[in-house]
Amino acid sequence: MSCHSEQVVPVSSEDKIKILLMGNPNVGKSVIFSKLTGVHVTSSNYVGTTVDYTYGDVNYKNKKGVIIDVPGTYSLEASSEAERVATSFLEEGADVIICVLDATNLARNLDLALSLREYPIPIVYSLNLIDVAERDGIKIDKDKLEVMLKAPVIPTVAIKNKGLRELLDRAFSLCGQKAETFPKQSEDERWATINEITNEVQSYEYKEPTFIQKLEYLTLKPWPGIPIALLVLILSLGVVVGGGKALRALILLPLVNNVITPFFTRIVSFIVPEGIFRNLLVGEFGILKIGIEWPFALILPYVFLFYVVFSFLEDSGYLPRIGVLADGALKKIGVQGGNIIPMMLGYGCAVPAILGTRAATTYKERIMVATLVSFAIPCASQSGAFFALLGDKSFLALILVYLLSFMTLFTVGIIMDKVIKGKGQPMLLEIPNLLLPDRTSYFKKLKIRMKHFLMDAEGPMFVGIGIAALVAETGVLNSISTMIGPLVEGWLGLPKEASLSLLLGIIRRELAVLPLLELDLSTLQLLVGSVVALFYLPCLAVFGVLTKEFSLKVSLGIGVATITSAFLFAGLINQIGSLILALVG
Ligand SMILES: Nc1nc2c(ncn2[C@@H]2O[C@H](COP(=O)(O)OP(=O)(O)OP(=O)(O)O)[C@@H](O)[C@H]2O)c(=O)[nH]1
Ligand SMILES: [Mg+2]
Repeated sequence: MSCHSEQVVPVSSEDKIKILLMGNPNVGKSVIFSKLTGVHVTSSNYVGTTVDYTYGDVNYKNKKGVIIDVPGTYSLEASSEAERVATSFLEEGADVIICVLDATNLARNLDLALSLREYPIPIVYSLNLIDVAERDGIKIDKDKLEVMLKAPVIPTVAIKNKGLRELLDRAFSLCGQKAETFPKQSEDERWATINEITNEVQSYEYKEPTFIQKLEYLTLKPWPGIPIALLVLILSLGVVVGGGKALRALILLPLVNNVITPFFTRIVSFIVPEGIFRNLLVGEFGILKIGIEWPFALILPYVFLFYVVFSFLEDSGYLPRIGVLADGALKKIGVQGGNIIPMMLGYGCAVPAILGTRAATTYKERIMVATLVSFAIPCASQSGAFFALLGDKSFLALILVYLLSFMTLFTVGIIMDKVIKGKGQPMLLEIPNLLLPDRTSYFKKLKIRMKHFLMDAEGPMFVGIGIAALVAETGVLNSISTMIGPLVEGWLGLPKEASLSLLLGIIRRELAVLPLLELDLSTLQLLVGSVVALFYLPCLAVFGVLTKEFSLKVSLGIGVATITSAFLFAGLINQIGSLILALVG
C-alpha cells in the first residue's frame, strides 16, 4: 500500500492528458492501472485495497497521459476517508474518466456510473470481469448498454490484459471532446434508471454451479462455514509454524551457524585485533553474528511463509468471508465485520493495517481498529520471534500468549466502544467472488512484501543489534540493568539481562522477544517475557503512522496504555504463577 498524500496531484496540460480511473471497490481498477502504466500497485480480492491514490504515466501512440488510480467508491457521498479522496478528484476535473464496472454486479455498479455523468467529463466504461460473469451465466448486451449509457463500453478481462488497449484507445480519443452532462437525479430516479438498464441489457442463463460457486455459498453459512474457517486457520498455521520451523532447522540455521558466521568470524579475527571492536562485530551480540542469525534464520522463514499463505487468502477472496462469519463477535466489541481485514493485515504488519482503516466509515471505528492492532495483534516478525522462542521450549506458553492477545482484543474493544463517543456505522461488507489468484499479481505482491520486510525490518534490526552489542560491550547494559533491576527482577521475576529486551523492544517488536533466546529461562519466565513483549510498545514505524494518521496525542496515548499493560499483566502473571508454583511445589 503506498501513500502519496504529500505528493502534488498531477494536473492536465496541453501535452499530457489526465485520466481518472474510477469505479466501485474491488472491480479491478488497480489491475488495469498496473497493466496500463507498468507501475505496480497492490491489488487484492476485497474492498478497500486502494485507500490513497497512485498515479502513473501512459504513452499512447504519440500522446502522453497520466492515469490516476482513485480509491474505489460506491457513491459520491464521501462517507469514508477513501471516498473523500475520490470526490475531490472529480471536483478538480480531468480530461476523461475510465469508469470500471464489475460485470457480475452491474446494478450496484451503475449507481456510481450514473452519478459520474453529472460531471462535465467524458467517460468510457470498462465492463470488467466478464470472464467471471460468463462463469456465473450472466450475459450483458454491450451494444445496448452503450446506447443506454450514451458512452462507449469496452468489455475487459483485466488480469488477462484483454480489451485494455482498446480501452486506452477510446479514452484518448474522447479526450478534448465536450461531454454531455446529465441532470442530477434523486436516488429514486437513479434506481429507476438502473432498473430500466439492467432489465434491458442483462440476462441469465442457468449453469450447473461449479465447485468454486458451491464453495462461495458454503463458506458463508455458519455450517459448514465455521468448520471450514477453522480448517483454513489450522492449515495456515501448520504451513507457517511447521514450514517455518523446518526451513529454519534444516536449511537456514545450519547455513548461518556452520558456514556464514564462521566465515565472518575467521575474516574479522584475522583483520581486527582482539578487543571491543572485534566483539562488536563477531562477539556475543556481534552484528555479523546475531545480526545475521536473528533476522535471516529466525524471523525471515516465518514472515515469508506468513505472506505466502496470507496473500493467497487475500487474492482468493476468502478473507471477507471470515469477516461475515465473525461479524457477530466483532459487533460485540463495537467493530463492524468489514474491519476484520485491517485487523487481519495487522498480523502481517501494523503499518498497512492502520492505513487500511481509511476505508472505515467513522472516525471512532478507525481509531478503535488502529488501537486494537497496535495493542495486541503481534505482527509477522513478532510472531516469528514467538515461534522461535516458545515453539521449541514451551508450546503451552505459546498458546497462552495468543489466547491472551485475543482476550485483550475483546476487553480493549469493549472498553473503547463504551468510552469513545460516536457510533460505529454499519459497514457494507461486500463479499467478492472466490477466484483462483492471478499468478502474476500474486508473486509481485509477495515480492513487494518481502522487499518491504527486508528494507523496513532488517535495517532497524541491524541498528538494534548494533546497540545491543554496544551496550553489552561497554558495560552500559549493566548500569541500565541495575537501574531497572527492581522492575525486571522483583516484579517480573526475570534475570536482569532481560532488560536488554526492554531496551531493544523500543525499536522493533520482535527485538523485545529475541534477546530472551539467549537466556536460560523457566516456562513461567518465558511466558512472562513473552507477555511483556506482546504488549510492550508498538514499533517506531507504527508510532510514526499513528501520529500521521491521527495525532501525536493518540500515538502517545496508545504507547502509554500498551506499556502499562505490558508491565501490569506480565507482573501479575509472574506473581500469581510463582504463588501457584510455591503452593504446588
Ligand atoms: N478473473 C478476473 N479477476 C479480476 C479481473 N480484474 C481484476 N480481477 C481480480 O479482482 C480483484 C480486485 O482487483 P483490484 O484491482 O484490487 O480492484 P480495485 O478496483 O483496485 O479495488 P479497490 O482498490 O479496493 O477499490 C483482484 O483479486 C484481481 O486479481 C478480471 O477481469 N477477471
Ligand atoms: Mg485498487
